Amino acid sequence: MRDENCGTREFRQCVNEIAALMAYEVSRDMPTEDVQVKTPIKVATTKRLAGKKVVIVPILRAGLGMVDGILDLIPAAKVGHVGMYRDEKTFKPHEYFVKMPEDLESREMIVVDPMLATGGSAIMAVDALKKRGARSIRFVCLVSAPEGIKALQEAHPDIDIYTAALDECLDENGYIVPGLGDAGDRLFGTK
Ligand SMILES: O=c1ccn([C@@H]2O[C@H](COP(=O)(O)O)[C@@H](O)[C@H]2O)c(=O)[nH]1
Ligand SMILES: O=P(O)(O)OP(=O)(O)O
Ligand SMILES: [Mg+2]
Repeated sequence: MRDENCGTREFRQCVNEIAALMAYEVSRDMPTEDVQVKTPIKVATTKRLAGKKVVIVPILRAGLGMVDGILDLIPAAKVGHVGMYRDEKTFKPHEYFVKMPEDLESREMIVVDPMLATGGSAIMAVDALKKRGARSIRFVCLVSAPEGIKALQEAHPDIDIYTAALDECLDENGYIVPGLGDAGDRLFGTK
């Protein structure tokens, strides 16, 4: 998917597949409860996720590409949305949309965005969730820059960050090097 010749369809599929694989790791320590299930043989005691439904929160647009992959593992999850675009000159994020389910304080939140560059978008998204009461938040990305990891850890030390790849640095345009370009444009075939 880093290959500049990877087309929209294949790129989308890769984003979803990696997100699905990461969902196992991300949900590994989520609280579970015992549940009794009658098998054809006997009653078995097994586990299921405890508490209210998990919320997946894609940062628009690029985060949308990861939602179906995570829903493969947690199909009953709710989906909240945070709309954000990055100013091309300052790299500062601008929030344009937030829509969340209720009772965030008692839910596990999984914020997703394929790219963690300066960290500005992730920090602002987590700010928006905390402002609405969220207490247990994980951040999941595919490609990250050391600058973004550091900034997000400093701003929100309580958040666990999951990344599939840690790249070298940012370039003068705020893109991750070597990265994969603009994930939103590659997912949706824009630009
Ligand atoms: O190489 C990149 C870098 C960034 N993006 C997009 O920007 C935001 C994240 O940038 P921050 O500087 O961390 O706020 C992310 O939502 C991507 O959509 C990118 O696509 N490619
Ligand atoms: O962060 P941006 O500006 O790249 O937004 P989008 O994900 O809509 O491309
Ligand atoms: Mg973009």
